[in-house]
Amino acid sequence: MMKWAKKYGNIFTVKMGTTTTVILNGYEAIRDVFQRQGASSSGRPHLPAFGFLRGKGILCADYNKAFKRQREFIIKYLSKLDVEKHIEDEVDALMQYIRHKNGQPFDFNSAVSASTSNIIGAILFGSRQEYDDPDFQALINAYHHAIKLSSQASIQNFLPFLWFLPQCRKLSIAWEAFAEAVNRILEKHKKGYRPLATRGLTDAMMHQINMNDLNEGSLFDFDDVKGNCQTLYASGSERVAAVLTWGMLFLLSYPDVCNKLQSELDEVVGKSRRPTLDDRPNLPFTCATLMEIQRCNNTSPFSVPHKATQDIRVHGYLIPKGTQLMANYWSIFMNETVWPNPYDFQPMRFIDDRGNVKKVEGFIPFSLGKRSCPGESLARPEMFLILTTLVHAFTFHVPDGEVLPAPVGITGAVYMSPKFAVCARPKN
Ligand code: HEM
Repeated sequence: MMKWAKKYGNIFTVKMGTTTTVILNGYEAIRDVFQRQGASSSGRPHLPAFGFLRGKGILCADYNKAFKRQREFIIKYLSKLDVEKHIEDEVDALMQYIRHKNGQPFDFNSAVSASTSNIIGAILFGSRQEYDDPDFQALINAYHHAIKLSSQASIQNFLPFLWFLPQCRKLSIAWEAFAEAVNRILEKHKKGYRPLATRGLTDAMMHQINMNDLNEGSLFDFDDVKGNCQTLYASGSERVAAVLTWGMLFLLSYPDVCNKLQSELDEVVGKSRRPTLDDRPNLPFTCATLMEIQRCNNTSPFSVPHKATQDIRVHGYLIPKGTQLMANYWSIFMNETVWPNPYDFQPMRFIDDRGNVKKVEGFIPFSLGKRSCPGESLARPEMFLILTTLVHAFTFHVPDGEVLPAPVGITGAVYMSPKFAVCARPKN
């Protein structure tokens, strides 16, 4: 796609199977379509890869009143939440898990993704799940299995008939198993529902349905709640875990960056307490490192496909109503004019001459416009608190006799880092 952008310009059309898609490259094209013409570019085409959602919830919703209501509701709920408390509880459990490893190797991605799954799980259902709860285990296993198989899947959004091939059916079965596992937890949860108590976002959405029924008629129903639980669980757990796993791979590969990060944390936070969100303004190098981790291995190289709900005129082109649109975020983060030597990991790119974090307009890992990530207000503190707490408390190293894999990821629903094990020693 990057080569095509050089050859054909920042807006070009690709015919993939039976689908015609306009690919947007570079910050200006993505901003001018997704943000400046957001009301015309935020529809959602039918996506076979998300068949398990049965067209329900915000991910599948076209750009309409029900979508806007659900998005607004989720964003408002997350913004009012004490996310720091939710995250801290889970980070405690993660620290304990790592301490119990006693210096023995463990799979960093699995450990972190159990935590991020539990954070979003607790937000949805009001309490964390025990790691040995069979329903929770089934959920995590089904989810990981589906993500693993999804590297073969994106093409099937464009060639729907491939769903009948055996490997594609396997993926479909894996997502169905994941959806079933979420539904089992949801059905159990629903039995304890009380109209006057809010145990989590799921209850809040159910209150909303009841209130709408009384007033103006529901814009969304219980199947949307199901779809949203599946979507939020899936987006909320693995994306953050993927960024943090890439982060650990980079810190192990660039020990000088890791040492500088630890020194800044030691100096600002000290040894008697843990990092908190309030420390962020005093930790410019740490914040820059997190930004560089996201730039260097953007876990969402492409947007979820959008659909033009009106004709769109942009940069001299006419994109007809109904056309599928996709943003190529990779084209922003690997643009060598903006980021010289873009494949090098250099947190100092995000630090200005006065030592402060640089504001870079085109740095949009959560996208922009009406379909930008609704989980941003959770993802940012999660990444900050998990990474800083771990690096502040432990020294990580590669197990003896092992070498780190090259930073080449696996493209699927999320751009995942290659697998690697780490050992951790308490720092103090
Ligand atoms: C580092 C973590 C994350 C990154 C980098 C990220 C990035 C993104 C991006 C790029 C999109 C696509 C925007 C588009 O198509 O225009 C997206 C969509 C979405 N994200 Fe995130 N995300 C992250 C974490 C989360 C979390 C924690 C949640 C849930 C709490 C979440 C929920 C969603 C949902 C529901 C959508 C679909 C929105 C829609 O269809 O309108 N994400 N995210």
